[in-house]
Amino acid sequence: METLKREVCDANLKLVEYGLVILTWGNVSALSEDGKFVVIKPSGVDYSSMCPEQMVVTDLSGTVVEGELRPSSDLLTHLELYRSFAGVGAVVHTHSPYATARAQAELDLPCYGTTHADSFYGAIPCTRHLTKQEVDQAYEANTGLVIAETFRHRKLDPMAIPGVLVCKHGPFSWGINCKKAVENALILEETARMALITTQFSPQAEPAPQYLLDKHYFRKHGANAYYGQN
Ligand SMILES: O=C(CO)[C@@H](O)[C@H](O)COP(=O)(O)O
Repeated sequence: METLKREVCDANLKLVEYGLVILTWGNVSALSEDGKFVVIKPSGVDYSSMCPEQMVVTDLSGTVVEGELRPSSDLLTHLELYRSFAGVGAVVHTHSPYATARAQAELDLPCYGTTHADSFYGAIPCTRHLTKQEVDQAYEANTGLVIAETFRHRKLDPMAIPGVLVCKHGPFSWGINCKKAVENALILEETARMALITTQFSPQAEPAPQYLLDKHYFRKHGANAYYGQN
């Protein structure tokens, strides 16, 4: 578990390095190899003093089993994502400006080009509003349930589209491990920024055609991937 704490701590610090968070915003968690525990950033702790020993370990019900500090306020959202999306090994939440602004505008993030297609097999969905009752009752858990409902309702594969825009809140991303989850958070922010510039150049810009989406996504993912040196 010590190795995972170091990995999660380093991933949280990467959010700052990549300019995806300021102050104490955002959080990263990872699932233990046996799938029984989650290691997550402590709530409200300054990144400048963050260290692996501060990471909090909980079971899948959210009970703290290791650590002195309170876990991230988004813990229950992370837990719902692990429960709902098989294969997810790490979850990232940020308030990165372009993705958050798109979530606040209640807009999906269409795949306008190959930069997006390389990592996400289609548009990044924006969830519906949470109802007042969902916010008042179990806000963080319901945020996770609304994300899962969005993917189920729209028949999306969360491992092919490893990100979401939570309406009026911000982006959540995930992946098989911390490195991939943070990478997906960074790509989500960058493609959100590019999308805004694209539609400023051309308000009528269309999403990339399916054949281009297929070409770029599957050259990096799946059995016949041939990108890079892998
Ligand atoms: O979106 C939120 C709170 O709604 C979080 O990203 C906070 O901004 C960080 O919370 P902690 O992880 O420090 O509890």
